[in-house]
Amino acid sequence: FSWWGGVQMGPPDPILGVTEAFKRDTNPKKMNLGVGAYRDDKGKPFVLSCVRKAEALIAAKQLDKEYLPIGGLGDFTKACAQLALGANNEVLSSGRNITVQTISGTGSLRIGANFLSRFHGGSRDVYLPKPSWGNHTPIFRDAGMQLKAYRYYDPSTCGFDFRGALEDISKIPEQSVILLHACAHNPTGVDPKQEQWKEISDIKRNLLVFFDMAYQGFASGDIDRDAWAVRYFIEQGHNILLSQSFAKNMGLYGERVGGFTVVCKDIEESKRVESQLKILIRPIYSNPPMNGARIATTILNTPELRLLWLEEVHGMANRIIKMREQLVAGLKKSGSSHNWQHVIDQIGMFCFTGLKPEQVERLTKEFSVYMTKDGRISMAGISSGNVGYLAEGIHAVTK
Ligand SMILES: Cc1ncc(COP(=O)(O)O)c(CN[C@@H](CCC(=O)O)C(=O)O)c1O
Repeated sequence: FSWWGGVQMGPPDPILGVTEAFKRDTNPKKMNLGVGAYRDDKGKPFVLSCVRKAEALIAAKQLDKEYLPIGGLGDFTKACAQLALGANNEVLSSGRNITVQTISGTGSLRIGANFLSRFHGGSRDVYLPKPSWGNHTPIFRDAGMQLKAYRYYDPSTCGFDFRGALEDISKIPEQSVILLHACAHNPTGVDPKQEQWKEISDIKRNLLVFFDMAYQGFASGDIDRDAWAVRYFIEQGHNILLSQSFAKNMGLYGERVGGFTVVCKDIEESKRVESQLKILIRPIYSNPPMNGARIATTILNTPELRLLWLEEVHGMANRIIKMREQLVAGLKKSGSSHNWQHVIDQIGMFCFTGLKPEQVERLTKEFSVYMTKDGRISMAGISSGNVGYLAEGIHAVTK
């Protein structure tokens, strides 16, 4: 007897499914430019040495394996909030924030979405940039929120549609939720300039701002610069929600290390919110995994490891910037006459190439280059060894 005869075969994940297809390909020249995960110039996954050193320090302490509190490792949530807001932020000293440890950035967004669904008195509408990270939609939808969008990317310039964004955001119904990528916008790699962030913050609409900061330090190589928008909005009086991930900037992908922060009116409100976050988390996963949180905390709170981390995250950002330049040089060398300036101007893990789905399909079929259908490439999948091959492929499908 089958219980599940009605279960349909679902489609592969638009991002993680690309890796599955890549693994099946036997072409030695194949390239995986799908998942946003850093690789070194040999194309290998990169474990930061500050992580290895932190692991050794932790192992030497022979710590126990007791449950963490529902809200996670206290030293982690403190260090996580300080990293995002800056150690001297008034929000921290006045205890206006509540920060809980989450199952990486995805878990943070989902806890945030569930909290909104249960407690937000305003509209159920969450406005995402057009386009946004693919998983944002099911995260908020499955939590019972409605998805809407505001203009963000301008295909004609492969840049930021600032006018369109301002116009749309100015019309969002009051008390709606607006999701903003703090830096390194996924999938476009297009970020507002600081002057443009100021205008967005000044829009006279009472919106609940949810910042997704999954790449702090990874975009520009500077953790403070990458957190500028988050800190500016708070300074301007926005009591934001914030999701953080240590997957990319510390390379803790599979350790699932993240944080969710609610900036409240005052400490009394933050205590009430904390109590309800714990009630919400308890029946989902009860309490978060400790290993990754211990690693991140050790790095952030050990001066020489923190310094080493800042060097390493700067190094990752720099390698990606170099690959942007080499890809454009390779395209010119291959004889492409298109304007590829956006490849250099975009920032963070991704480049929104502007390739059409049929060009993406050809690149995969004829060159075994794997990327998401929307033309996004994960720059970290490019190395000095394969950038020339990629340039030839892109030129071949775009000439
Ligand atoms: C904007 C944004 N927010 C949150 C996350 C969640 O990352 P966590 O690993 O849960 O901390 C990602 C990861 N997006 C990458 C990685 C693969 C994926 O989860 O889609 C990507 O878009 O390739 C992201 O790009």
